[in-house]
Amino acid sequence: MFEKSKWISLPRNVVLGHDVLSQTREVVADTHLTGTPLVVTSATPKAVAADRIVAQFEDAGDDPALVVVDEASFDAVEDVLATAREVDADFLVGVGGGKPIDIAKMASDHLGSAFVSVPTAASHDGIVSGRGSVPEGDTRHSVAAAPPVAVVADTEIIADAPWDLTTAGCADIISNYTAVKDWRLANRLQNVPYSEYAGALSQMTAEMLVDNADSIKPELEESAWVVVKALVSSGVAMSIAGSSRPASGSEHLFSHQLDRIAPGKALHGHQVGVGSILAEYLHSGEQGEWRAVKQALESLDAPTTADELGVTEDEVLEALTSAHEIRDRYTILGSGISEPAAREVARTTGVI
Ligand SMILES: NC(=O)C1=CN([C@@H]2O[C@H](COP(=O)(O)OP(=O)(O)OC[C@H]3O[C@@H](n4cnc5c(N)ncnc54)[C@H](OP(=O)(O)O)[C@@H]3O)[C@@H](O)[C@H]2O)C=CC1
Ligand SMILES: O=C(CO)COP(=O)(O)O
Ligand SMILES: [Zn+2]
Repeated sequence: MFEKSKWISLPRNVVLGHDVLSQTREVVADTHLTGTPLVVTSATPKAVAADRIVAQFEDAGDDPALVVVDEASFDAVEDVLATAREVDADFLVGVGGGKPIDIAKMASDHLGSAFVSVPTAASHDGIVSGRGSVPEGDTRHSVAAAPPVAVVADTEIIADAPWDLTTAGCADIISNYTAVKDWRLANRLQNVPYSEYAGALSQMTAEMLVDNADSIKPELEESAWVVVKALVSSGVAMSIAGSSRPASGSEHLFSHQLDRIAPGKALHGHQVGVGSILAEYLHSGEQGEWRAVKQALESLDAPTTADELGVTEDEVLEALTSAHEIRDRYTILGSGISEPAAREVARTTGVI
């Protein structure tokens, strides 16, 4: 008898476009959410969007609360949980970049309440994913969490955000190429379950973004549209897989280590982009596709070198040689690469 089963959770409403932020209350009502909203945000997104969302809920006669977070950590999740209990929140609204959205996602999962995702930048593909990413000590957790019931992505706000944030989102998508290669490898060598649908969706998302690279330009609202659609699509791939595997492989392990070794130097998306150049080289060698990945990143104004990331040669080498230790996730890094091998890949690809 066939007993396999799978539960895929996806958002009910994905609302994308010009000035859709002003429809946030309406989108929430359409999902039949009622009661007290708790808006979870960080400093800049508060000024750019969250204060306006709070005002909308107030005008509608709801009794909204707001909490500001500044890092992706379990402590921040605990702080949000404490506020949610204090104000008796019925649902959470995450407003900002990847950090506040991840925290809101994980806190709402703990509370068993719904969560609405309002990205203010196209900087990461966690907008709709059913995962949270949290560093803790020597490791980095990929935490299962319910995906948002609704997404409100205002392309006017996103296009107004610094261009660097958009190029980071593009690089997070381009990293899907190596993430899928690592996932297939782990399937072949370690019998890690692989989803053809999630893998194909993730890879196709990267291909479409690269094919449209010419149309992605600063301050163009159409560009925000193209990038956010790709980020949503990549998040859906993670939700189908029930894991971040379609969008996170060795290039992400490298970035997570860089976060520990050289904290706060570069954006997540930019780090995983450079990690992808290195990972492509490791997968297919000198004649492989690393040049195409590097070219795609360059054409999107994303960093391709240690210098452009603002990190040193030694930090790159340390991150690359220790990346396999950060998480139990089989990738092309296997049980680790030696310092001379890391130096060779980083030099040949021009990363250092
Ligand atoms: N769960 C998942 O599946 C995924 C999770 N992630 C996680 O997301 C995080 C990376 O996302 P990222 O967005 O780079 O991180 P942040 O949330 O830290 O945002 C990056 C920066 O952008 C600023 N910002 C956001 N919106 C605007 C705006 N409209 N105008 C000006 N500045 C703005 C933030 O301001 P401020 O400093 O005020 O917050 C912050 O300084 C990482 O923690 C990563 O692990 C990434 C991909 C997938
Ligand atoms: O950043 C991610 C996908 O882009 C997912 O993060 P993890 O590597 O923590 O799973
Ligand atoms: Zn990522």
